[in-house]
Amino acid sequence: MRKGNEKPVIDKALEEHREVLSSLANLREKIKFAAEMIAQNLRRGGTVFFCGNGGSAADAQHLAGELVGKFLRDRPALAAVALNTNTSVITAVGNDYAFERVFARQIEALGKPGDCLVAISTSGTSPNVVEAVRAARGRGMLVIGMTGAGGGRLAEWCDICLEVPSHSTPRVQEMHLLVGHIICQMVEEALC
Ligand SMILES: O=C(CO)[C@@H](O)[C@H](O)[C@H](O)[C@H](O)COP(=O)(O)O
Ligand SMILES: [Zn+2]
Repeated sequence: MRKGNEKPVIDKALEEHREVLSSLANLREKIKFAAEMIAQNLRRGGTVFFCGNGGSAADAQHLAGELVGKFLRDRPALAAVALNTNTSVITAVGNDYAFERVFARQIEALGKPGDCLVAISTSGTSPNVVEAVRAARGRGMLVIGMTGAGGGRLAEWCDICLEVPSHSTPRVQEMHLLVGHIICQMVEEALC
């Protein structure tokens, strides 16, 4: 690595991160609404499903873990499932049907009216995430999208779309985790 290149990359990333972070307060009302909706669904016995690809798959399983385990408080377990964690299901459905179906098929198997899907995609256009959202809507589930600027195709299908105003995948992912943590804290406080 050339030393001369190191600083601009770091500085640029930090600057972009700060810039996107400072605009996140504009999502305050939508975040609050999403947390209230999730808390209401869980209170009524629903399950929160999460899905995403790559870094968003990591976010999905991270956030499901916060709800099943605990975020900050010791309290009863909350019903949450990340749809990107079962490799046997994903490889079987991907191989026998299509990769676009890997999350939708699980929604068809497990989703019920009154459940919630949190669909995470920085572009908002990943076909397997879009298919999951369509399947969830078809089953009367509440759908919350977490996307980048514009919301892509997810924006058309979600009940609430939390759009981070950036086209940079890593910067959007960094904000998704922050927004997800805020939602987990609000849900935990509302229910316990
Ligand atoms: O983590 C990163 C990039 O920061 C990648 O793994 C990234 O998540 C993948 O390219 C995903 O396939 C992107 O999908 P999406 O966010 O557009 O739905
Ligand atoms: Zn990443």
